[in-house]
Amino acid sequence: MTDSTTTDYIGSDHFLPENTLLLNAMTEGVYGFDLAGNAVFINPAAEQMTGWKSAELIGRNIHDCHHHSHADGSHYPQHDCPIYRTLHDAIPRQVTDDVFWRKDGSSFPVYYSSTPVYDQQQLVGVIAIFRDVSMQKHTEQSLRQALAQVQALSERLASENQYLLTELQGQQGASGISGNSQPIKQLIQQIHLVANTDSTVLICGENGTGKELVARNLHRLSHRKDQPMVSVNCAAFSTALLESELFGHEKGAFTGATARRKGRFELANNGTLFLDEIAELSLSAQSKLLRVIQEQSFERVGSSETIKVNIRLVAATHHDLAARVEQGLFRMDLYYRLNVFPITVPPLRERREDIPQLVSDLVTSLSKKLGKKITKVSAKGLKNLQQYAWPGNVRELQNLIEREMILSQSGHLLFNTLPAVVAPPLAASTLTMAQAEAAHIITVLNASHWRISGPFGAAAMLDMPASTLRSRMKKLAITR
Ligand SMILES: Nc1ncnc2c1ncn2[C@@H]1O[C@H](COP(=O)(O)OP(=O)(O)OP(=O)(O)O)[C@@H](O)[C@H]1O
Repeated sequence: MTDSTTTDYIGSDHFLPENTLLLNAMTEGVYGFDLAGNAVFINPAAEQMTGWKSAELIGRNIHDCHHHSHADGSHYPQHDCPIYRTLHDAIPRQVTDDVFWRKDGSSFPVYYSSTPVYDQQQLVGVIAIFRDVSMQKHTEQSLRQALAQVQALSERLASENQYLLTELQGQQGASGISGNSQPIKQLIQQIHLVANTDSTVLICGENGTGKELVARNLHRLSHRKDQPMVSVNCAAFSTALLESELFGHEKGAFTGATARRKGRFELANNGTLFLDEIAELSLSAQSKLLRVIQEQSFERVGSSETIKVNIRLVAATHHDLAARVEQGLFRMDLYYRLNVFPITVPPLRERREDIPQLVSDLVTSLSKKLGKKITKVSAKGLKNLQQYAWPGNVRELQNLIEREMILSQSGHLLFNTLPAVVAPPLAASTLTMAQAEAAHIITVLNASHWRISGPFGAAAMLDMPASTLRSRMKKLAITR
């Protein structure tokens, strides 16, 4: 290093002579330029940072030495150089994203300023003060990487947390399968038979019969019980969204994909994936699902990287899937892959003898939720419940009990206001889908005295928003 006390860094008849000691003591590099752009002063810190000795540069145009190209290697013409621009317009400048080049050909990132120097109000040159910011840049880079890791981690935790919460809520809600009828005994036997295998299970049954409850029990009784059970309602997403929901996506895979996201197949790894409303899958999603089932691998949307997973698949539908295969709406090969072990959950009207126990169990769990004590259910009320057709199955029963409990002042449940309709089971096989849907909606509308919204309305009974029910009624031309 140059000895600042012995070296004369100043061209004899230039500016700055009085401040040499101060400038030499600075830890920032300092260059002085005359109006022609030639170096007139270089302090020891600058020498140390660039490797250029003062004696080699004084009197020379040093843009070509320390500033000859940009960091990306592109040419850096002198007229673009902020220091030289200051020489011409006397405007001070600060630069935070540039590099200086060392004598050995290497470069380092700098922050620098170029400031005009006046002698008796006459512009005589420019002083450039620069700092090697390699350390700061390195720290910034590490911080950026750490931040990206934290973001990825927090994103992962957020999505995993969401599934864990769903899982927890599901476990709290799954108080077991109530009932002692022959169909329920058979159902429980089937669950026990297949739960601890990795076989795919297809659960069929009308809405509200307890298909999801069966799926939760399959998971709970399996060796995967300590891993997540991840549920997807295939009817809740558009085709494009469903694929990214199932398989995940890379950042930028489509508009709005601002970050990489894991799909539910990945989140369910080593656990159970429950695909509810499987009949609603588009044909394209069906093909992809078939491949995952066959190979237990898939790619995220927008990625070519193959991800291997180990999942147990449970699917459910309230449709007749075989009929949908015949109609060309569902792939036959996928149907057979899913239908390895079919379980049919019986409708409530086919097991009316379970109603007393269901009422008792549902009252017990709802008492906790509503903070209400029920001491008696009238025998007449129970009989009414057993005579009703239950188009909405156990869910409808649950909703009815909840309403009755909210209304009850005495702690007794009378079920006198039960819909008078004692509908015969719908012969669904002779109806089209639209007819069956219309018939079901009309049954529930009758039961709710054609009230649509509110706690006693048909929408609540059908477990759907009132606006959705109104638009379905319009579509199906249902009027009173
Ligand atoms: N046998 C049963 N014992 C106790 N509760 C039941 C039984 N069957 C269903 N339930 C309850 O009824 C409600 C509806 O059940 P679930 O959501 O499993 O039906 P689902 O067939 O999956 O309905 P959907 O086809 O509309 O998705 C849930 O709260 C569930 O806990």
